[in-house]
Amino acid sequence: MSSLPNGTTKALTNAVLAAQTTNDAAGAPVQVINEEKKFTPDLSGYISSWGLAEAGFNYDVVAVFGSQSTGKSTLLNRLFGTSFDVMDETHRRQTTKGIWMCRGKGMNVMVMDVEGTDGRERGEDQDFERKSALFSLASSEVLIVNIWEHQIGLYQGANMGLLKTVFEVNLGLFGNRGSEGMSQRTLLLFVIRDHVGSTPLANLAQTLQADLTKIWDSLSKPPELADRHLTDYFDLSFTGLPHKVLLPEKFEAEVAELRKRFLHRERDDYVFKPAYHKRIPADGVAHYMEGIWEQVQTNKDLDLPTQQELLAQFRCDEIATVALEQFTAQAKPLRKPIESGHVLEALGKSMRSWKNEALARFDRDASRYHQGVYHRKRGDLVVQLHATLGPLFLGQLKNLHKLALANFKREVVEGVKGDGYDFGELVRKSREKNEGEFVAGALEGLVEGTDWTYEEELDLLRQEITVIADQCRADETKKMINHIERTLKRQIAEPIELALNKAVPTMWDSVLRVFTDTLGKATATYLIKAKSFNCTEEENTASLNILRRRAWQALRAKVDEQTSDTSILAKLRSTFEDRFRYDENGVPRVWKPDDDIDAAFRKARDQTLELVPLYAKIQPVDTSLEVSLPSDGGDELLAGEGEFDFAATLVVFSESKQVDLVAKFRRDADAYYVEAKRSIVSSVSQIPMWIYALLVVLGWNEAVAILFNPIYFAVLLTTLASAYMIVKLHLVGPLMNITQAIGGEVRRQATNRLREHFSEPQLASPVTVRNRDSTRSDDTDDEFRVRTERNVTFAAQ
Ligand SMILES: Nc1nc2c(ncn2[C@@H]2O[C@H](COP(=O)(O)OP(=O)(O)OP(=O)(O)O)[C@@H](O)[C@H]2O)c(=O)[nH]1
Repeated sequence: MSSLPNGTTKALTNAVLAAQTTNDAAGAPVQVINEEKKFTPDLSGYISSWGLAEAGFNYDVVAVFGSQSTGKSTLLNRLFGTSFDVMDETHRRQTTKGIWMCRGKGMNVMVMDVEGTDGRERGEDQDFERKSALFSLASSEVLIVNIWEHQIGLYQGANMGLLKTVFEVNLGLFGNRGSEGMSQRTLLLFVIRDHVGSTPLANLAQTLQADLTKIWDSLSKPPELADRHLTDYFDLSFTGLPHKVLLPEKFEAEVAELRKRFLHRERDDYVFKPAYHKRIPADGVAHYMEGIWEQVQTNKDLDLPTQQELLAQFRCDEIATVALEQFTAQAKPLRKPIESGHVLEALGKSMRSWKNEALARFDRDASRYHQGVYHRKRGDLVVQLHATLGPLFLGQLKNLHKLALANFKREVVEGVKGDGYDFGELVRKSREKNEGEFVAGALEGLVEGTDWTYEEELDLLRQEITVIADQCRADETKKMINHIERTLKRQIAEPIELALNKAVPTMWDSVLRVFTDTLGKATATYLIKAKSFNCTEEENTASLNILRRRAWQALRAKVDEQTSDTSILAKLRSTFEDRFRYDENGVPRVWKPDDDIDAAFRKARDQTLELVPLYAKIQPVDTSLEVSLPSDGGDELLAGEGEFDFAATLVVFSESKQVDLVAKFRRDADAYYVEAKRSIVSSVSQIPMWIYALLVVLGWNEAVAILFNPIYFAVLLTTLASAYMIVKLHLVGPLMNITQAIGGEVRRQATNRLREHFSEPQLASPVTVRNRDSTRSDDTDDEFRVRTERNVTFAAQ
């Protein structure tokens, strides 16, 4: 048997790992401790390759002790199916160096072949005997002591030295651990080789036992352990094997029988009793043994509980790391979608399942170790798991918050698009739904055992929803006010127009009555709708003030429209006309020369001018109809509605505007006056009846001449016939038009010629009179009339 060169250990390990041993195969042996007393770094890999890493406590460790070349390796190979090197018969020299280990074939057993230290080379390295005994006792359940039959009874023999070492070491390891130490028993299985049979096994066992007691008693024990017996720590068992060379078949049969004691749990003499187990989980064996050897090597006191605790810490950390790695790999893919704002379905379920999986993995492997360490490390792992999951939960909360807020906003905005919605109800329902969804999502994301809460985020969400709801409500209120305002404008337009067209002293009363009634209805409409908005008193007051102001402004706009220069002048003209051109019965007047046009004109004009001050200010006769609104500065809530001075809005025309209107109207009235005068002149210029009589007298001769002259008479008849035809064919109208057009043109041409010839002044039309009068504002009415009369007379001539 040879040790592995250092450089090749890794390569070998890999090769061995690659060729994973099946459960039934023995696997390759490994030199755990080499000649240089170095512990192999590959043991863990070998244990894995033997398929024992996952065995937990379901494995056993057995070591063999004995003199060199006493057939230990041979025995182990037979018993466990291992492949330890066996000495070549022809050389007879030591083959096993250090400590080797191999897995038993078809059994979860780690078999240790320990270098024999007695005999020729015992003096060379007595130190190793003690160390290997310590190492084997700390890790094995069963020590097979291989002994030749002929050596029994030889108290001074090499075996006895070895056994003394074993007892001393055991006392050091377990002696001072009280009942716990005694419960940690080890089986010493003495295999008596080349048992001839002449001395019965029982006698041999008795002799051996006596020797062992003698050795035990000879140990220098601390006073507190003085009364301890060998059997307090060891179980002893004895078996004999026939000579391998002389009785090979019997030897093989006995070995096979002995093998059964290692295999069959149900047997009473089953070797691996639970009490012997060192309770080191299989996956920690390599590390544990390494720690033990390190302590042994450095000659430090080997404190097994500390070693087990250290092992537990190391392994629990390793197991936690593996569990955490797998857990992190599961959680990692979700980090990105959460960071990019997605709400993940069933995140809590996934997180809980990853956590449980990780803890289950940890528990499965780590719970076999020192319980105190295991629980502490489990706590640490849970903290780490929660720390990894925490950001996911917080991210999910944030995303749920964002989603709820966006949904709320969308639902409210869409809800108010339709008709017949109840804003308050809409907000309440949407708030309830989205807050509910947030809470459900948050609850789903909670992981047991954490101190995570979602209340803070929920409070924040509630606040933000309230802000949005307030904003929407403000928008809706504005919309509603605008709608009410439009309706109000429509409703007041016609009645106000009618009232303003009826220029009576109570005109403003009618206007303001309409206004007040309509505003009253609008206010009532607002208040009904505002109820569902959950508006505060303050908001309602502000909105109503806005509504009143807007209504007033609408009224004022209508008044302005109806009192624009054109409209007001039209109204004045129409009033004047009614009074001047129509009599009391509403019949148009035909002025006669005897009529007192001047007086009628003055009366109508003055009455009309009285309307200007009436229109100039919004002032009802009935003071109870007066409206009063706060001006700017009176109400802070109306800020942003533009400048407003209520008193100023009552004034329709300023003083100067009134003067201007009066002047304009006077000019129009003057034109009517001129027109009236002219109508008298035209009636005066009619031809008197006596002229017609004179014409008959003077034209009698010509008439007789025509009647009695056949040619003239024929012409007359033709003319009459033509006239008859024209009448019959309805051509009078068209003929008249043509004649008038020709006549008009001839007259125009003639007039122009005459004007040119005489350079006579032209008759002023009412329009030109008006234009010229615009430069004569300070002329008195009488002067103007005298001049106008002169013009009219001239025109008549
Ligand atoms: N007489 C006798 N010889 C045996 C028996 N078993 C094995 N041998 C022989 O003893 C020699 C030593 O065998 P090993 O199995 O190598 O002995 P070992 O104790 O492992 O030797 P080291 O590892 O060098 O200490 C071999 O030549 C075997 O053939 C036995 O039961 N009786």
